[in-house]
Amino acid sequence: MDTVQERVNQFLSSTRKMFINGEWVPSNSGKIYETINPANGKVIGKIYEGDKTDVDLAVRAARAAFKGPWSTYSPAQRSRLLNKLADLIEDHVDELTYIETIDFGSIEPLSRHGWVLGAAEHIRYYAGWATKLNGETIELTTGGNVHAFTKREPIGVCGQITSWNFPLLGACWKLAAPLAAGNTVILKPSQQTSLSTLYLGQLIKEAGFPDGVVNIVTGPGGTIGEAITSHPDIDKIAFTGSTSVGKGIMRKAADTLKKITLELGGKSPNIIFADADIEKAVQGAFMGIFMNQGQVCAAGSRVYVERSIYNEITDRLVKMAKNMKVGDPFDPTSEMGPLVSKEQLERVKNYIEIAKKEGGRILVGGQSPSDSNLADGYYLEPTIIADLNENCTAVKEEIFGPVLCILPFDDIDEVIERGNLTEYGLAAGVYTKDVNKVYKIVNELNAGTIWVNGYMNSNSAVPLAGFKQSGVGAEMGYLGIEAYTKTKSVTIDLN
Ligand SMILES: NC(=O)C1=CN([C@@H]2O[C@H](COP(=O)(O)OP(=O)(O)OC[C@H]3O[C@@H](n4cnc5c(N)ncnc54)[C@H](O)[C@@H]3O)[C@@H](O)[C@H]2O)C=CC1
Ligand code: BAL
Repeated sequence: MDTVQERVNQFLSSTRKMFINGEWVPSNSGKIYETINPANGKVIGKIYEGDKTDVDLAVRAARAAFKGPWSTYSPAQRSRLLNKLADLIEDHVDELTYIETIDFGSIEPLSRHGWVLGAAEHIRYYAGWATKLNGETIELTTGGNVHAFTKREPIGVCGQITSWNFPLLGACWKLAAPLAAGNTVILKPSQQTSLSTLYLGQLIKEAGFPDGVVNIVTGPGGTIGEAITSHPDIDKIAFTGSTSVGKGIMRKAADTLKKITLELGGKSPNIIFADADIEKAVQGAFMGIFMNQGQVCAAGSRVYVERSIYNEITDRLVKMAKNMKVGDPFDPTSEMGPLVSKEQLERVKNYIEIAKKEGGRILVGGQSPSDSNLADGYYLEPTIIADLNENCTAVKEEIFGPVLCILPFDDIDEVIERGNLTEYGLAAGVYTKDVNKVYKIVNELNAGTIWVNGYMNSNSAVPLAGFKQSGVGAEMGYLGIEAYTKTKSVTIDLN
């Protein structure tokens, strides 16, 4: 029997093709790109790089499937296929975990439980919704023998663009809801972490989805992403990534008035009051930023601590950061792996340098670990910076790395005002035992998600919808599937 590593090596031994109309095909141009293991900088696989012509083929296949076979599938059949896909993800948990860990760099337990099994769970959640999408009957104000009702219909062909931070779960966020609602999909993974999405393509085929229902086109955002965004026969775009690219997508999508959902950046405040359960608050503040190397849109990257406990909380967080084991993501003792790429490591280090110039005091971290075994990887020590304020770059901008800015505050109105001093509005956290403070924070903080006494407590059933420049529309929950439907009103005159 082959080992997991041997099975994955077999998968990586050939240049990975794109998945279009149920077939594995090379790109029209024949161009290829490489993907790198961020733990050691070595090439782990080669992938065909598509262009606009490949997107055209994928859109044609998706349109044909939407009009043809897929439209004949009942909600229950769609639900069964999604559950079958979730079963297959669970059956292949070892391979997918391995791929996610070598291609992206999350520590193995997080890849397994958070990203792979979480992806299966997410698909099952939306498999349940497939059979529960109803319209409504409407009583007319005019009365009479006229019957009016609405029905929910799928939107059509959806262009789904994902980011590199937890790529498999990200892909399943972009697949499950549209498929449950009866749409077809062109999926474009980030070129930095395409492998797990391509492996997922094999499982989609094995599950028995009709050809063309899911298509995977690989390559850079500048070509594939642009081609998807401007394609006249794509009806909806969903995107996860940087706010700047999200704005460009919104502008482009306007040309054909595509429906859009955007899940963008964040600079989320995590607020700890002196009356909090300190143990819980410290854990939440720590994992809120250092989980996944801080490469999470909702990371709690600004921790505000009430002044009377500021020194205590800071000392505890610094101690935990000093003790955190940064290392090979496959080493079971590692608590944090490498950043996704050299470019990302440099970008994050640049933010740290700017923070120093702007008066920030590095309490811990700020550099790559000294361990020579890690020298070829893109590692960074967990970093905590004090003495900054909301005018400083590191407190304002999304760093997307393991960098925490810690700031003291004196009262609730002040912390709400400072928490809201950001162009983002994705998430926020609050730790307190006082329900009045909870309500005030919930009402006055301008963020789409607020976690109380437990940061990053995410669930497929709860909508994630960024306020301000953190997004448009929602993913997850009922809103996440409603976004993939359109409402048709029907009025029948029975007189
Ligand atoms: N908030 C979030 O969830 C994320 C934020 N980011 C932020 O963005 C920074 C840059 O990371 P990138 O991977 O370069 O993010 P990005 O926003 O450039 O890329 C995200 C996805 O969009 C695609 N894309 C890029 N340009 C496009 C275009 N013009 N049209 C359509 N699609 C396009 C990419 O290929 C990728 O699949 C990170 O350092 C981080 O700060 C990145 C990923 C996720
Ligand atoms: N696989 C993540 C790093 C890269 O290929 O750019």
